[in-house]
Order: sequence, then structure tokens, then C-alpha cells
Amino acid sequence: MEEPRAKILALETFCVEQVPPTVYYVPNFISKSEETYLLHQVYAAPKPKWTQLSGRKLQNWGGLPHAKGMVPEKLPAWLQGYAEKISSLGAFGGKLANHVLVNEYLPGQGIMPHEDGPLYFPTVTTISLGSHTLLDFYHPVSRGQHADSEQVPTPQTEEQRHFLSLLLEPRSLLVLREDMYVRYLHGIRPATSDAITEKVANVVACSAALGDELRRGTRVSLTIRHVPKEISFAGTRACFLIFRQI
Ligand SMILES: O=C(O)CCC(=O)C(=O)O
Ligand SMILES: [Fe+2]
Repeated sequence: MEEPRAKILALETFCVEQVPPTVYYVPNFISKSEETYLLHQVYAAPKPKWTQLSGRKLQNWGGLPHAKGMVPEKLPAWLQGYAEKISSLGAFGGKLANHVLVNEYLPGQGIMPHEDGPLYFPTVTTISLGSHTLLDFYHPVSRGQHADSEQVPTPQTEEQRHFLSLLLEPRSLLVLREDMYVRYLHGIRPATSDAITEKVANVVACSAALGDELRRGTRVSLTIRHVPKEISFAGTRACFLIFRQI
């Protein structure tokens, strides 16, 4: 669906140049008091809402995304407002975000390079709280990235496949679409500090400078997405019953 022109323009101002399409980076998307409020809400969630993984812990809101579709659950009010705010920028092609993943990373934790896959395609948006991080982008292993690959062997180590990073400052909004979503993998190294090098593609939009070394604190990210395929609970029950009969 076409986004209204004015809304695209609102995000367009924040387009990161010199990276594959498309990255929007909005520093200070929320205020410090909104950040404090959101962190308070994240940590006020009941303990069973957290899932502990090896390198991070997470909360899932809005329903469990699944290849067959997601049975939607109402987002809590403290997330709904931000889902609406980001959707109103046209980030989801006129659709309303219906799913939020909350990740908490202590210094030294991260997330392995991965693709978000087809469930949320084509947009992922992230609000960062509490600390910065570096989001690293990698060429996939199997596909060579040079047309003249006879002369240039396909890089294989993770370091060789890493081709750019984005600095995500606390209170910023990141919007990833198109190639940056589908062609490349993204991840966060399990590090306690980050060097700001020329590989950080959005440094001009940040308050950090080349050569800085930033010490990580605890970071909470809100990954706000639109899961297009919603199914009703009645539908899942019917599928389940049919499945049981086979
Ligand atoms: O914490 C982040 O900014 C990235 C999280 C992520 O890649 C994911 O949940 O798929
Ligand atoms: Fe991801």
C-alpha cells in the first residue's frame, strides 16, 4: 500500500545515506521521561512474562508469531501508544503495528547474526532504552556479494562478512526496510564496549564521534513490528482439531 506522501517525508529526513536501502535513524525519538516511563513498565511486567535465553532475556507482546499466522493479543496501553506513533509515520505501509518484542541485554550480551524472516516482512522498527548498542550487518554466507566473484573469493569469517554497523543511541528509533531487512543478517556482538569506526554508517546523526569508545550499560530494546498474518483463536482450534483427526 502507498504511504501518504507527507508521512514518508517525515521519515525521509532521517534516511541514512550510503547504506543499502533502507535505514531510517531518528535520534531522540522519545524524551528522557518517556524512556524512564517505558523502562519502568518493562520491569513492572510479571516475572513469568520474561523468557531467559543464553545471551539476553525477552518479553513477547501481541501474540506468538507463527508461520500459520498469529493469534493477536491486545497490546498493553504503554506499548499501544508507541505502536500507533510509529505506524503513523508510515513505517508499516499504512498498517498498524501489532507485535512488540522486548529484549534486555546486559553489558557483554548480544544476539547472533540472524534474519528476522518472513513473519514480519517488510519492516522492523526498534526503540532503544537505557544504553546504546552497535547493530552489525553481515553479508549472508552462501551468496557472494561481488559480481566478479572469480577474482574476489567470497568472505567467510564473520569479521569478513561484517560490512557496516549502526549506532543505536538510547531513545532513538531505527526503521529497517527492504534490502537491509531481507538481504543481510543483523546481530549484536557480546561486547562490553564499542569502538566508533568508519564502519558506523550513521555516525553523523549521532552525538558520538569517530574514534570514541563507548561503554555499554544495560540496554532494553522495543522491537515494534506488524505481523500481517493474523488468525482467530477459533481458526487455530479448527486447525488443531483437523490435525488431530489425521
Ligand atoms: O535488540 C535489538 O535491537 C535487535 C533485536 C533483534 O534483532 C530481534 O529481536 O530480532
Ligand atoms: Fe532481528
